[in-house]
Amino acid sequence: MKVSILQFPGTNCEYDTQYAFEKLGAQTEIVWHKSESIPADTDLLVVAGGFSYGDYLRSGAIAKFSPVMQAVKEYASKGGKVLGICNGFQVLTESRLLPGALKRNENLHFISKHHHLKVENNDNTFLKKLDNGDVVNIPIAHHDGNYYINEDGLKELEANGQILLRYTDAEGNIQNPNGSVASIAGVCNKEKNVFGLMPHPERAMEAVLGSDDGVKMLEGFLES
Ligand SMILES: NC(=O)CC[C@H](N)C(=O)O
Repeated sequence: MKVSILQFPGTNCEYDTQYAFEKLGAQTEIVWHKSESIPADTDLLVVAGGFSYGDYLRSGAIAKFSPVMQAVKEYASKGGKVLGICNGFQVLTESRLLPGALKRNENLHFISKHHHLKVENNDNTFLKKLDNGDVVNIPIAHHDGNYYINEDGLKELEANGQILLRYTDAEGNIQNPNGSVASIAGVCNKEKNVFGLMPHPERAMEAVLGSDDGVKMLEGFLES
C-alpha cells in the first residue's frame, strides 16, 4: 500500500499524515506541488492540511493552479483514490473534484478543538471500518470550514449517499460549530473515489493524545 502525500508551500500536516499512514503499515512519499506527475505506484493520494499559499485569496484557491493538480485530476478521473483533509478538502472543492465550497466560519473565529462526528454513510472505501451512526472524536482546526452547497446540490448529495460525516455531540446529536450547511463535515464525489473532510483523522491516532478514532477512519483505505 503506497500513500502519496501532496505538499504545497504552506502545507503543515504532511508529516503528521505520513506518520499516521506509516503507523498503519503503509509506505509513503511526499510529493512537492511542482511535480507534474504523481508516483506511478500510488494507491491513495492525500492532499494534506495546512495553509497552502498562506490561504491568500481563499483557502485552496491558489493551490488549485499548481502543476501537480492536473495529475491529480487525471488520477481521480481514472478511479484513483484521493483524500483531502482540511486544507486538502478546500483544495479539492476549489479544483471542482468535490462539490460545494468552504467558506469562513460563521463566527469568524479559528476553531481548534476536538469535535464529535457521526458517520452518515459507510458504504465507501473511507468509512467502511465504521458503522453508520458511529460517533468518533476527531480534532478540528480551521477558519474556513463552513461547508456550503446550494439546495439542489444538497439534495443530490443526499440522494447519492455522498454525505460522509456530520458534526455532533458525544451522543450523536447534530451540532454546528462553523455554520456548515446541514452540519456537513465531510463528503465524497458521486463516484466515491474522492473524499474530503475538515476534521483531522491523522491527529487522532493515539488515545493518550486525546483520541485514536482516526485509526478506524484511515484504515479503510488500507484494505481494498
Ligand atoms: N488545518 C488546516 O488544514 C487549516 C485549513 C485552512 N487553512 C483553514 O484554516 O480553514
